[in-house]
Amino acid sequence: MRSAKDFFAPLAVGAPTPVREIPARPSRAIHFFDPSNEKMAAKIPAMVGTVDVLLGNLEDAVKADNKVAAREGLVRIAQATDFGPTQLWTRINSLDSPWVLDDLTTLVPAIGEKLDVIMVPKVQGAEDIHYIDRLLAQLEAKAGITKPILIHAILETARGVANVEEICGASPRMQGLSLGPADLAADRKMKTTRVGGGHPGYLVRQDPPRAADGTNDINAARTTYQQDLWHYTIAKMVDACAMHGIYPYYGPFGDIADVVACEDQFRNAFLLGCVGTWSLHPKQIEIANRVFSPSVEDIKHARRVVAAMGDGTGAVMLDGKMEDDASLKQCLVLVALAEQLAAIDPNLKATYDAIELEEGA
Ligand SMILES: CC(C)(COP(=O)(O)OP(=O)(O)OC[C@H]1O[C@@H](n2cnc3c(N)ncnc32)[C@H](O)[C@@H]1OP(=O)(O)O)[C@@H](O)C(=O)NCCC(=O)NCCSC(=O)C[C@H](O)C(=O)O
Ligand SMILES: [Mg+2]
Repeated sequence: MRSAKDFFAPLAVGAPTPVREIPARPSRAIHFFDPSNEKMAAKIPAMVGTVDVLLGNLEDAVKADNKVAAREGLVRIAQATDFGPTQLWTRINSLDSPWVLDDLTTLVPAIGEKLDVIMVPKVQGAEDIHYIDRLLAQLEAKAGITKPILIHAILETARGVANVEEICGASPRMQGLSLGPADLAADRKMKTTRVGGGHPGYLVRQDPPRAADGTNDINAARTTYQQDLWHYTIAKMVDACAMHGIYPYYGPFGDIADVVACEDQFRNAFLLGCVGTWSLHPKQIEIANRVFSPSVEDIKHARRVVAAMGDGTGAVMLDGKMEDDASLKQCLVLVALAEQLAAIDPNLKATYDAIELEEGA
């Protein structure tokens, strides 16, 4: 066991000092691209500034024959691109794969100063994070990297879900977690073949009406309500992240054509506490940016509550509803998020500023 006093000491001589707090950087969409796909890769420089995070994916969805080309492609893109306000992340191959060691030993020296976060797939427990933590420290020290690269774990095994709290607390580098619904479904032996989203078979049904003879008419038409297969895991992930001061994200929504259901899934995650999601196709970026930004109505209401609550204590009535210290805190979550997003998104800033003008008018 490490002493608490050692937790913020570098794990290699010459490695940068670990951060004490994970900065709250906007990351509404983590946009995946395959650096070995020339058409996709060519689009990346023009996407800078349109999305909060660009992620060069080296793991699943990259063909085995293209693993080296993807790694080298990411190095080329990162070296040639000024990312401005957009973060650069990568998803490395899984820790039991033949590629992961070369991923890390190539990327850190070549583009370590530009890489904000490394996403680690199929994390099972704290031991996986400890391995990456030490190796990153050694590579950072060797390469003279000045800012620690953060770690993001994907929750996509049953063991990972069971160990979610120890994963979040395993290293000061831990930036956040994403749900990996496809691998998780397979690992749990769930019977959905979809990449995220709901399932029409996972439902509850309205009670049966009474028949004339007083029995339940189970054959009558009854409304069914589709349920969210991922509610339990997302809620568990959000609690573990909040407890450790790191950030939870939804993951992939594979039905690219169904932008309506995609928006619903993203919004459920936003309401439950997630700060962002993955986008797999350019059309999902706009959805994520919109859904993971507080709406004008949310901000209008939040600012009214803040104003009405004065010194922040006691209870007041607003539009027939009670507001108090606790609901004020809920409103402050939205106001703080709006301020962070407005700082990097001029369109949102204009939208939120217009609310103030309207109120002042
Ligand atoms: C899903 C796709 C395979 C679809 O690609 P495609 O058929 O080419 O789509 P379109 O014809 O609609 O594309 C239009 C143009 O846009 C470009 N494009 C497509 N996707 C991207 C992208 N992600 N970034 C940048 N540009 C993109 C196309 O090249 C077209 O260009 P042009 O012809 O010049 O107009 C594809 O979108 C894709 O591969 N997406 C990424 C998939 C991915 O990363 N999957 C892994 C993450 S999900 C996962 O791993 C599961 C998870 O771990 C779990 O366990 O749950
Ligand atoms: Mg996966």
